[in-house]
Amino acid sequence: MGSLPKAKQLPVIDLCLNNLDSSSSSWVRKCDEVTRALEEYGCFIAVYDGVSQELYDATVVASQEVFDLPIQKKVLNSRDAAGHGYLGQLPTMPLFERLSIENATTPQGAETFTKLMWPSGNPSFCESALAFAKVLAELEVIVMRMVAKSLGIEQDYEKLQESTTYIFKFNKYLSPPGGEKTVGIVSHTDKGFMTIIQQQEDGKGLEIKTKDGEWIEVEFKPSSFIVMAGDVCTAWSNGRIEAPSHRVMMEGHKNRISLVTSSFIRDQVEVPQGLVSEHHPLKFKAFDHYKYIEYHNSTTDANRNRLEDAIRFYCGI
Ligand SMILES: O=C(O)CCC(=O)C(=O)O
Ligand SMILES: [Fe+2]
Repeated sequence: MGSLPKAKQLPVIDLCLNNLDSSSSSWVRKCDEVTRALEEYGCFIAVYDGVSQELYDATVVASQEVFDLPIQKKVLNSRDAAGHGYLGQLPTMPLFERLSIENATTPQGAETFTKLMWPSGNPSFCESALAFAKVLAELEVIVMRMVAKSLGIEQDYEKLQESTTYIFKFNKYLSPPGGEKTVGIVSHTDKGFMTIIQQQEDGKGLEIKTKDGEWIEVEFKPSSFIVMAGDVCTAWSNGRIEAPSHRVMMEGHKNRISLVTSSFIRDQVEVPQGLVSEHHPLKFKAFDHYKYIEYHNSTTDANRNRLEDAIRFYCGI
């Protein structure tokens, strides 16, 4: 009896801090491996040890606390500059709920959100959300420095990094009625620069579409992180790194919580000169990230087709 072809797996790359010696002879190879994974899949699984057990435990408590808040409080998490805020009870995604913290890697960002939800204070929530968002943001910087090294655009990335701000999202997906496979979050590409995803328990849920149109289920542990390109990375990399379509499919009888950072660029986004040549002509005009978000959010039924490849519609050449 023939067996089904084995589904593809996302590349898994060890980025544990002890193995990240940029003076080692294998460093360039490691940078190339990260870059190739992003070029091929738009994402990969990073094994990373930047989160201590204590911080992990604290974020489990923090996410329980935030999702246990009454709905009247949650809705105070209004839309921020990048269009994020409370989401829940959506007819198209009834299992899904999200709260998000703007400027999440700064004490002010974490404090503003905490005060809004708990006017009399919740220091442990504030501390753990801030610390966790910082670790995820650090992982993004490690990865993008490796990509920049591999592509020879280190200075360009440092400049971009200086104008980066992070959003930290708490995503919750209820188990579906009857445990039947049901959509948790519909297929999309992220509108940020990069996204880092952690899930609180081992298991599946996240699915990624490969370049040949095949959906692959991603199974990963809380000690691993999905590093994923968003639309803005597609443009910045002059199309070398494509933001992958992804979705969450829920099955079985357990809820799922994911903690996610997304980065946003405050200054103009411009393709580095080093990525433009005769063989790689410029594919994207310089643009403003927040105007791109506005453009994306102003979709109506009449112009819905542009969402298919919004970044190329917006600033493609
Ligand atoms: O929960 C996940 O694994 C994915 C979440 C996601 O796609 C998002 O927040 O944009
Ligand atoms: Fe996403």
